[in-house]
Amino acid sequence: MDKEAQAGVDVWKYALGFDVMRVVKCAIELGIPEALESHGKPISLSDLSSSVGCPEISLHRIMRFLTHHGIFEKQITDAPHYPGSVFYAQTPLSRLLSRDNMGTFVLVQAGPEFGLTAKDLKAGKGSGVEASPDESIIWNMVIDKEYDKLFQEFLGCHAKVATSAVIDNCSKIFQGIGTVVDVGGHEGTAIGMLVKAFPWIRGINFDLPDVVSGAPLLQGVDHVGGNMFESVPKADAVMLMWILHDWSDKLCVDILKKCKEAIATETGKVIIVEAVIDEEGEDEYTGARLALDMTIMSSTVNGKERTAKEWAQLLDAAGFSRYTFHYMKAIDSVIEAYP
Ligand SMILES: C[S@@+](CC[C@H](N)C(=O)[O-])C[C@H]1O[C@@H](n2cnc3c(N)ncnc32)[C@H](O)[C@@H]1O
Ligand SMILES: COc1ccc(-c2cc(=O)c3c(O)c(O)c(O)cc3o2)cc1
Repeated sequence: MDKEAQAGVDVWKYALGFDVMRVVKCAIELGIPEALESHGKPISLSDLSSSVGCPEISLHRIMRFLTHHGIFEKQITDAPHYPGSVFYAQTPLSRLLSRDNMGTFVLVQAGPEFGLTAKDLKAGKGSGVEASPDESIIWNMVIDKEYDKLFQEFLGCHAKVATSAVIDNCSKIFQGIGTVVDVGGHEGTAIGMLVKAFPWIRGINFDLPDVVSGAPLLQGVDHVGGNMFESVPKADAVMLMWILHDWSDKLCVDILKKCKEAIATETGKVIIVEAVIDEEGEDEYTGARLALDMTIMSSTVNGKERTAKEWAQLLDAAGFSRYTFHYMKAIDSVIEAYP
């Protein structure tokens, strides 16, 4: 196909691209992945309709669309009593889209309104220019209670997914560490998983007082409330997961300096879990990292995903003497930084 013809095909991905996400979101809200899973075998349209409470006529159109996109699988039975009957089945992808897996990512992304506008961009959003003097206002939109609840659920899911990748790929970095403080650890999901995987570690979950006051009790983890711009609890290692991408370079340096003060100069380290954008090469997660950068641009004042060079500049500015990048087959990488 020549370039003009290919463009004519590709433009539809952009012209109607949001619709794929809208329908996937609907399927997650309806609980279709869970309904298929609990049925245990391919399910007919009428059984699926009763299970999720959606009329057959619209569910048929939704499933036609989603099977076309490979989210679910359509099977036509040739059983004598049901010739030509259509049944629907899970795929590896639809299993990952259940609410207790990555489903809440989609719900949060699709969220009340996805608010990156030309007006915001023209006013300097995402450029690093101070769009607002107060960077503590992360959100540029009004958040209702229900959406806030969903966002908290999404953070818990993110912590599970990201920490599993760290445990599976980077266990070595936790050898011989006595205490780890997870700065901005939300309700402690990540540090709870690390303490379980590496039982020699004592964990500290550090977040804003309002956040830790609602956190569940976790074995081997102390919850500490505070403000990372003022001080960070002392530990052998400090972890920062999906924290620095929320803030400007200047405030990241402030946070990193506070983390450096919390560890021993000779033996301590800071463990950063974040995306590293590769502008030269690509791997299968490049698209996801760039999409995350767009999300962060739309939802923070001056946050961004950073390249390896930008990470190095931040760490140099905060006074770290050396750092090591660990790349994983995941959206995130791990950076170990030493005082
Ligand atoms: C994007 S969430 C990341 C949560 C978790 N680390 C993860 O990766 O899923 C950012 C966290 O930083 C916390 N946070 C924001 N400002 C903070 C501050 N000044 N001091 C401590 N924690 C803060 C928020 O409450 C929130 O839990
Ligand atoms: C309305 O639609 C949305 C708004 C914000 C987000 C969102 C996704 C994140 O991953 C994310 C994040 O990681 C983060 O650190 C943050 O401060 C905000 C944030 O917002 C998704 C959809």
